[in-house]
Amino acid sequence: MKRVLSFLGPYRFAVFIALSLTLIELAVELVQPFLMSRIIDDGIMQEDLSVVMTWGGVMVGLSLLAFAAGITNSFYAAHVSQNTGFDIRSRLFDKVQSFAFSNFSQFPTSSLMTRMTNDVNQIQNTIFMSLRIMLRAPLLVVGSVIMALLVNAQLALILVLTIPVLVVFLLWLVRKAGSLFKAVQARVDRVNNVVQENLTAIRLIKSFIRRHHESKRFTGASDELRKKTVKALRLIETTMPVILLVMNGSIMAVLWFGSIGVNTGGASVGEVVAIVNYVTRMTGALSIFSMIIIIFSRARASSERIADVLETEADLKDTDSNEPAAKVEKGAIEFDNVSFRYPGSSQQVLNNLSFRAEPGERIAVLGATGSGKTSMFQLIPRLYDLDGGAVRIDGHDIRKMKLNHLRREIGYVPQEVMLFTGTIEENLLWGKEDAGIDEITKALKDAQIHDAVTELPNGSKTVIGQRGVNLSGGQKQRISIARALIRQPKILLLDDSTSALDVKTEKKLLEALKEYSCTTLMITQKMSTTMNADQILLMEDGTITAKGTHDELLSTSPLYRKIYESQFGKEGIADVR
Ligand SMILES: Nc1ncnc2c1ncn2[C@@H]1O[C@H](COP(=O)(O)OP(=O)(O)OP(=O)(O)O)[C@@H](O)[C@H]1O
Repeated sequence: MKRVLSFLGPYRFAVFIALSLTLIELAVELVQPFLMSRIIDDGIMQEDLSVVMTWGGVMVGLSLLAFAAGITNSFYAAHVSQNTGFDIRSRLFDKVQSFAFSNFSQFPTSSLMTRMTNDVNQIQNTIFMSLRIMLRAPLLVVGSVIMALLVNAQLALILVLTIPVLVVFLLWLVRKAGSLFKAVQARVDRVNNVVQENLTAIRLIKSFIRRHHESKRFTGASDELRKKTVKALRLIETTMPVILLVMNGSIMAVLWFGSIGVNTGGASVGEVVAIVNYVTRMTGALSIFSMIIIIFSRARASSERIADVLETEADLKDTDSNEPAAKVEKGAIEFDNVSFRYPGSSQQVLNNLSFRAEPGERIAVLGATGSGKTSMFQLIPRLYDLDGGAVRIDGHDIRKMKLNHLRREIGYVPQEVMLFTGTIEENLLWGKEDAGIDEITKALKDAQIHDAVTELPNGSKTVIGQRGVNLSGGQKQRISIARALIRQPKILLLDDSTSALDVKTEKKLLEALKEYSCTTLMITQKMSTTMNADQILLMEDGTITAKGTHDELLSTSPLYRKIYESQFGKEGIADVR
């Protein structure tokens, strides 16, 4: 809670004003029963109308003051709660951006989404309520006891005895409800996870006719959430009856001892009415507690979940060194005895992998599924750190290069195309913010997608849906390539990015790439692509089993020859190049 409360720091002044206004409202509320006792004892009982008018006028004036204070307090409470929520969300977002991939296995996407939305909302509501009523309720209870003691100390003793019992009960409730609401938030995560997966894979679900199965999965998660929430609310619901029982018992006791007091001269009617009034107000304040406990318990659970994210250190650290020489200059890549396993996994994905790519060279990477091709690619922009060996670019170990310097010079086209909601142009600008229209057109042309884009209703201004739902697989791949090319990268990584292209289009694309003179690594399954590469790396089980040109591998690698024959037949094709 402390970590999250520290976000209130910049709004100290507004918090101070809001709380001061609460105190005004509270003071008015506390003084009303006292004024009423004066009206009864000095006005009504003495049949003095001027006293009734005077104190009545004061009561109306104070009510107007409390009204104005309440409105202004709401204004400040909204300002502080919304701004704090905004700050927490921004900080969470920045933190998540700094995470390494291993951090994401600690916090699943759906959980991060819940934390950034639902959990932050809980905190916002709690801050708003705190500034509006949360403080007022306990202060009203304490203030009522003090005022009651001032009005008639003997009768007020009844309250002095009952209040601590209720306070202990409420504190126990807060503790218990906290853990229950943490479980509720975890179930919200689960529901979000099912919804997220479902919406992402909606086409697959429809084509596999898995709607019923998915509905069951969602209902299961939603039912779990319902059960946990009901369990938490049931506990909270015990508050009201307990408070009402104890407080109504107190009123009975005040009336009982009050009537004895009035007969023996130990209390006046006005004093008894005033104390009953204070007890009624306290009952109201304590009833609000049941609501406050729900909000506060949820906020405690949410703030722990938010703090968990904020206090997590990113597993992959940028270098402290600011050595200007450690930059990508020409794009020579060297893998020196690289070993790698994914964080948290025992499986060695890459074993003693070594190769060199000279600046401007085109390297084709070929290998069975799961042989480690994508893993090897991900090490170049340092998306993961290695277990052994080194990856060097232009002779510099990438761990000694600033991540921004390194990644700025790399055009990465991942296997799974990811486009953002927005226009095609915006998707390209995502690759280079300040690119002009000429650069956009050139990138689209080189990626062999320009003609298709101009045929769209609004050309490059056509809005593409989430993840590019309104484009074909090949179109998405080419826009994704254009987004990498627009950066004019020194290193281009194409992870099976031409799989949906026909041989002719792919040939044109590879021709256009020559102009970029960047070092290009291409994962591919197509022989037509490998044939023209300067070097081919053949991967098996996380290691390079053969490397060389097409002709060299045809004569030295039985596996390469087998792949070749599987695509072109035993006789091969004389020249598809
Ligand atoms: N995030 C991950 N965490 C743990 N293991 C992983 C992760 N990603 C991949 N692996 C494992 O690493 C191995 C190599 O995977 P990789 O994706 O590099 O293979 P690939 O050669 O690119 O396969 P494909 O051609 O199917 O894309 C596989 O055994 C896979 O199970």
